[in-house]
Amino acid sequence: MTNISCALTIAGSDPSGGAGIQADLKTFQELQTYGMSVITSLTAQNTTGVQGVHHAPIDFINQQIESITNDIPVHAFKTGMLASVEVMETVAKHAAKIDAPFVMDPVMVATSGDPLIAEEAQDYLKAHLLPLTTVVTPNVPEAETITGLTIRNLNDMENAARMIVKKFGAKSALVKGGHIIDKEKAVDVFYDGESFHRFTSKRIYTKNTHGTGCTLSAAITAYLAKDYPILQAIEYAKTYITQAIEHSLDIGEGSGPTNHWAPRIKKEMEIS
Ligand SMILES: Nc1ncnc2c1ncn2[C@@H]1O[C@H](COP(=O)(O)OP(=O)(O)OP(=O)(O)O)[C@@H](O)[C@H]1O
Ligand SMILES: Cc1ncc(CO)c(N)n1
Repeated sequence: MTNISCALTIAGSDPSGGAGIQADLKTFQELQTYGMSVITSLTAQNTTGVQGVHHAPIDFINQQIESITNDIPVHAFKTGMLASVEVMETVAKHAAKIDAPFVMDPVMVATSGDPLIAEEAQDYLKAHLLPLTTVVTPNVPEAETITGLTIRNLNDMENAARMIVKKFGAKSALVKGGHIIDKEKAVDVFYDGESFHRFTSKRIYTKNTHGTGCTLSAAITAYLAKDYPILQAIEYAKTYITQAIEHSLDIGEGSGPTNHWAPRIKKEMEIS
């Protein structure tokens, strides 16, 4: 057997290529992991919003996961858009059996503000999925929905991260600060049940942030698949997303996508 690292995403498709499965596979590829994908929902969306959604039948989601796990090792996996309680039940059943780090991006609304999961699914996510996760990566509105707290600053983010671990049973939480308006910095807060860490980057002024959350969680998954410890995986993933936003692409009328080749080109330039 080769010692390639295999990473799996279980998420929705974004045909415009900026978020969802497409962002995850681009990230896995750039970070030299073997990327696999189970598609839970097809969306019709672009940089301006979500125009339509079509869900895969539950049995078929189950079959896709079985096809992969019966044949290929999974060294780390992530979830994105899980639109209903039924999809979550299927994922929870498999997640409990896969012996690998589980990164959950608790996708609830698109960057454009369009809802991506049923409201009752939020309760299921809290009760049954969070306890299975190695790390959960909510943005501020998602962390507010999960905890019921109002989040305005870094202290509030720490309280939310603590509650997600202590009350809801996630092994660790990374509350992302992309939505907290700080003129200079984009700070994400991490808590693992023992201590807090802050991951800080410069803030980039751009409207092109479609798929940033998907990309960050896919990069964390790739580094975990490669066996990096969690803090290192997040630090490297944060560098990746920052460069991908810094060179994001002005494609489409709305919020354009991140640039997945920018981090590699920067690295190549540093080496040469
Ligand atoms: N303008 C920015 N400049 C620098 N970093 C940013 C910016 N916006 C977001 N980030 C970073 O990008 C990562 C993703 O965070 P964000 O809060 O945007 O996720 P999200 O809302 O889940 O994304 P999505 O738009 O895909 O739903 C985090 O590390 C965050 O700090
Ligand atoms: C399919 C999909 N997953 C996640 C997001 C969140 O950015 C999105 N816009 N679309």
